[in-house]
Amino acid sequence: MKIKETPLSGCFVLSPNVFEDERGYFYESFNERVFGSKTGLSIRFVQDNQSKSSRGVLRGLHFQKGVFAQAKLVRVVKGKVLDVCVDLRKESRTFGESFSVILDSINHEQFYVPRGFAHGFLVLEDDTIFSYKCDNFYNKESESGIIYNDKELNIDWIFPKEEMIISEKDSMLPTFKDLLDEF
Ligand SMILES: Cc1cn([C@H]2C[C@H](O)[C@@H](COP(=O)(O)OP(=O)(O)O[C@H]3O[C@@H](C)C(=O)[C@@H](O)[C@H]3O)O2)c(=O)[nH]c1=O
Repeated sequence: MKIKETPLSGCFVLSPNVFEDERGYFYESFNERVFGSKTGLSIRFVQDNQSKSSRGVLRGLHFQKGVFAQAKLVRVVKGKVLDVCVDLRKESRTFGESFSVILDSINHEQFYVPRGFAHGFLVLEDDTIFSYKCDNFYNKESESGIIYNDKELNIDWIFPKEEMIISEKDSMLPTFKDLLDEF
């Protein structure tokens, strides 16, 4: 597995070793020992999630508050996404900055998003299946998020607004500025 650092400290892009043969391919999608030795982190993932989405679906930007914060190891099983995270660590020199990466079922790349970040993704192909591991359980009461098109975050979502499908909940999320006291 190869690991690439990103401009946001603690966020990594991971490329697994993929073994291809006449049957198809094989790769280890998660190996605790390899993950630990490559990242230097000792993470205990406790929940796996999977979602399917149509082209144009945007999910995010989400995070859980306080002790319910989650680190996520995300990947695409089928299809393609633009995956985005935003640094919400107030003490970080990249506070408020975002990082984007294309994840798809051809490059098999995975993205590690630590606690203290908001996360979201735009689906670029129909029937995209997105899968991720979390190091903390879902807690409805601590769910929070930032509006995807926040002016200050200024994220380039690639698609025009008319082509995006966003849940009612996500289209009513507050701005980055509104939440400044919560980070
Ligand atoms: C996230 C989550 C949702 N749910 C339920 C709540 C709701 O009824 C239904 C759909 O939830 P949502 O609309 O929040 O699903 P979704 O918009 O896919 O939420 C996800 O978005 C991406 C960007 C993330 O980073 C994830 O952490 C998560 O927040 O599933 C769970 O039961 N467990 C979970 O862990």
